[in-house]
Order: sequence, then structure tokens, then C-alpha cells
Amino acid sequence: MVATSKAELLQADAELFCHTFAYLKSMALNSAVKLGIPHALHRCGGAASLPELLSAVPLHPSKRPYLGRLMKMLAAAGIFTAEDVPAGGDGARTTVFHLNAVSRLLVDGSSCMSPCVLLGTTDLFVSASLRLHQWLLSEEEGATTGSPFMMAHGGSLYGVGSRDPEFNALFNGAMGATSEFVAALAVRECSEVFAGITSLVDVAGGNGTTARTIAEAFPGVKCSVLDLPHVIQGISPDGTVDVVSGDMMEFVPPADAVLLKYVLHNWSDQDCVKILTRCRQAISHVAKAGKVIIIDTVVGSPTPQILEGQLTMDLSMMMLFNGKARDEQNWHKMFMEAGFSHYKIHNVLGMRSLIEVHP
Ligand SMILES: C[S@@+](CC[C@H](N)C(=O)[O-])C[C@H]1O[C@@H](n2cnc3c(N)ncnc32)[C@H](O)[C@@H]1O
Ligand SMILES: COc1cc(-c2oc3cc(O)cc(O)c3c(=O)c2O)cc(OC)c1OC
Repeated sequence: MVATSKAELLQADAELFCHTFAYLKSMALNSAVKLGIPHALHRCGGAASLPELLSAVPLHPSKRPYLGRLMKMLAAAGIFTAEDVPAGGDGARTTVFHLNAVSRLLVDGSSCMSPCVLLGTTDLFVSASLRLHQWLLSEEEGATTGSPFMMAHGGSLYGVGSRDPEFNALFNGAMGATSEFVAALAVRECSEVFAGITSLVDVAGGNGTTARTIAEAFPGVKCSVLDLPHVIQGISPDGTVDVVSGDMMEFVPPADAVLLKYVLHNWSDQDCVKILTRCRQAISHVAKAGKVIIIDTVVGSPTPQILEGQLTMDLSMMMLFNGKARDEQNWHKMFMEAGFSHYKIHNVLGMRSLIEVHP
């Protein structure tokens, strides 16, 4: 047995304490977004002392003494940056809180990820995560026990979305927010992937944000979105993209290219092969010139932070859908089973990758 020094033991104790209460970090972030703290800092020019911040966020007067503690914890977690500065000439000091690279993502700009934070920390997801052990102990897999989410809520996430307009809006808004961020990156970093395409269908394309970004970046590409009726109903037509209401398991409209962004990680390997086969049929009229474009996780990135992000995505897919984030070997096997001949992975989107798949 390896001996643990006193210093290591105390370090481990502090680490375990932080892991145990890590959900408080998520909930403090949730509160900061709901209170509008990132936007308040932005309005103050990107940084504010506590008194300045207190005059910019709507706390109950009796709760003003608590804000500093929330901000210090979020700064320790790396979500804001705390700077200790002199306050007057008497040696007194005060803390100034700054937006940093992480919290700038929560402020409106070209994209704002605050809706993702609110979705990820919603009570429907948190209560589902508390069922993880129960799901792992259970043998049965059916309509109500297929994932921890199903166990907690008696139906699939998309079933709940079709019955609960508030959750539907939260989910589609958050997916739209990641789309603004990811689609803008994809068209910038992988523009060659879209060259020569005249039509593209975004399968399970949510509220159409990605398709609109592609249509605006490549006006020669006629873009359409396929999704379930309750999602398509929420799209206001603006003439940029066509919308199609339907079930991708049954039919995918023909196009030169089919996009599957953050779709396959919701599904089992068997369902993915079925979806990919439908997509291959949809591009078959252009023979070898057609392609399927996938934006999804390819687990196995070089940095520890990105790998942790990918593995967190994997666990969240297990919790929500009994889905998974796949490594290259998993992807390769599914592509071959769905009748494709080759593929190319572009690792230029951080936690995600863009994969071109060819018949
Ligand atoms: C994780 S979201 C991704 C949405 C979008 N591609 C994006 O990246 O923002 C998965 C989408 O699959 C859609 N979906 C689920 N089952 C579907 C089906 N059978 N046919 C079509 N769309 C489906 C959902 O409504 C949802 O919009
Ligand atoms: C919460 O459920 C999902 C979240 C995401 C998702 O969430 C993010 C949250 C962030 O704070 C920053 C991010 O960059 C992201 C994402 O990139 C991101 O994708 C995605 C999901 O499925 C695609 C979620 O599950 C439904």
C-alpha cells in the first residue's frame, strides 16, 4: 500500500469536499445568470467593485451582504476574475470583479451561452441526475426506464418537450444558443466543407439557427430544417430557410448534403445506423458528390480540459437519453454499417468535431 503524506491527505480531503459540493458551483452559476450578473458587469465596462455591482443587480436590500460571497466563490471557480485593488489612501483594499473568457460567453455578443447554463441546471435535469445510481442498478429498459431522465419524468426528453411548452422553449433556446456559437465556428473554420453544395437539410435541426447561419454564410446553398412538429411549430418563417415537419427515422428530404449537429449522441448505435442510412438515401441522387456533415463529439482530444468536457457530455447524454459521446472507432463502425465508404474528421471546434462522411 502506498503511504499518504499528511499534506496529501489534507489536499485530498479538500478535493473530496469540493467534489461533493460541486453542484453548488453549478447552482451559484445558475443564480448569477438568473440575477443578470454577467450583463451587469458588462454594463459596468467589464469590471465592477462590489458596491458598483450591488447598484447594478436587483437584490432584496436584506440580501446585499451575501453577494460578495457568491462572487468570491464564482471567482475561485474561474467564472469571474477577482482583483484585489487599493481603496483610498489609508491602505484599505477592495475587490474588483472582472468578466473573463468564461463569463464573457454569458453576455450577449455574437452568441450568448446563458440559455445553456439554465438548461443544464434546470430542475428536470438535476432531478434526473439523482436517479443515475437507480438506473444503473435496474435491468429493465423500456419507455419509462430507458434513461435516468425517463425514470425521473416518466417519458423521453422529447416527449416531455412536446407536452411542456416552457421546457420546450428552454431546450430549443439553449440548443439555438450553442448553434450560434458552433455554427459560426464551423462556417469559419471549415468553409471548404460547404463548397460546391447547392442544397442542405439540417436533420433534427431544432429552431433552425444552424441552417440560418449556413444560409447566410453561403447564399448559394438552399437550406432546410427537418424536426418534430412541436419544434417546427416554434419557428417563425423569415424566408431564409425552409422548414419540414417529420420523423427522421422515417424520411429525410433529398439534398446535396445532410447535416446532423448534436443529434447522433442522443441515440443508440443501432438507431444511429438507421438515421445514417436514411441520410445516405437522401443524398443518393448526387451519387459520390453528396455528403453527410456531422458536428458532434469525437472523444479523445489532446487537452485535459477538453477531454473532461467531452466526458461530461458523454455522461449527460447517458443521463438524458441513454445516448453517448463516441470515439473515432465507434464512429468508423457505424459509418461502415450504414453503407458509407470513407470519412474525414476536422478537429477544429474544441470539444466537438466536424466529420464529413462520404458514400
Ligand atoms: C440535441 S437537439 C439538437 C438540435 C440541433 N441539431 C442543434 O444542434 O441545435 C436534437 C434534436 O433532435 C430532434 N429530434 C428528436 N427526435 C427526432 C425525430 N425522430 N425526427 C426529427 N427530429 C428529431 C429534437 O426535437 C431536437 O431538436
Ligand atoms: C444542458 O444540455 C445540453 C447542453 C449542451 C451544451 O451546453 C453548453 C453549456 C455551456 O455552458 C457551454 C457550452 O459550450 C455548451 C455546449 O457547447 C453545449 O453543447 C448541449 C447539449 O446537447 C447538445 C445538451 O443536452 C441536451
